[in-house]
Amino acid sequence: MTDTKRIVLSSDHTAIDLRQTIAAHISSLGWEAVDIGPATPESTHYPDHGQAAAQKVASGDCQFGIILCGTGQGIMMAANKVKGVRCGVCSDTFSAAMIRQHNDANILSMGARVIGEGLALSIVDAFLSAEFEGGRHAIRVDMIKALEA
Ligand SMILES: O=C(CO)[C@H](O)[C@H](O)COP(=O)(O)O
Repeated sequence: MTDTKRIVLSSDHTAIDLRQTIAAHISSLGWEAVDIGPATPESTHYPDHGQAAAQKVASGDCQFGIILCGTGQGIMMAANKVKGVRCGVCSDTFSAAMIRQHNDANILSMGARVIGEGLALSIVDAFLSAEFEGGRHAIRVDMIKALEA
């Protein structure tokens, strides 16, 4: 058995290189990167990849997910349809920290046609470094969970 925490990564065709760069980055930080592809850049459909990553998180197989499409928006919408997933799109480090601190987000979405590699890695760092603050925010996250019931 290993105590290594796992992060699932998925994308559509717009973000193959960035996804692989992020996978290498999080591995260097000590996380196990569970990269579920796709491996090649043929045109594909982001709902499939959002759902696949979301199910890995919702099942508890992975603690967090990082998903990408052109804008990050479509794949986020698909992931958020899976019960137990709270996913936000981020193009800045402040929002990336806040979706952990206030929203207890478990999936980070980004747009490969929106931000560059350096900013994307900084956003990943901000997301993974932040912790859920609980308190009044837990009341609100519980209200989101109640919407799923
Ligand atoms: O950003 C996206 C969804 O939100 C997709 O990556 C984008 O729509 C794909 O476009 P295309 O098929 O023209 O490459």
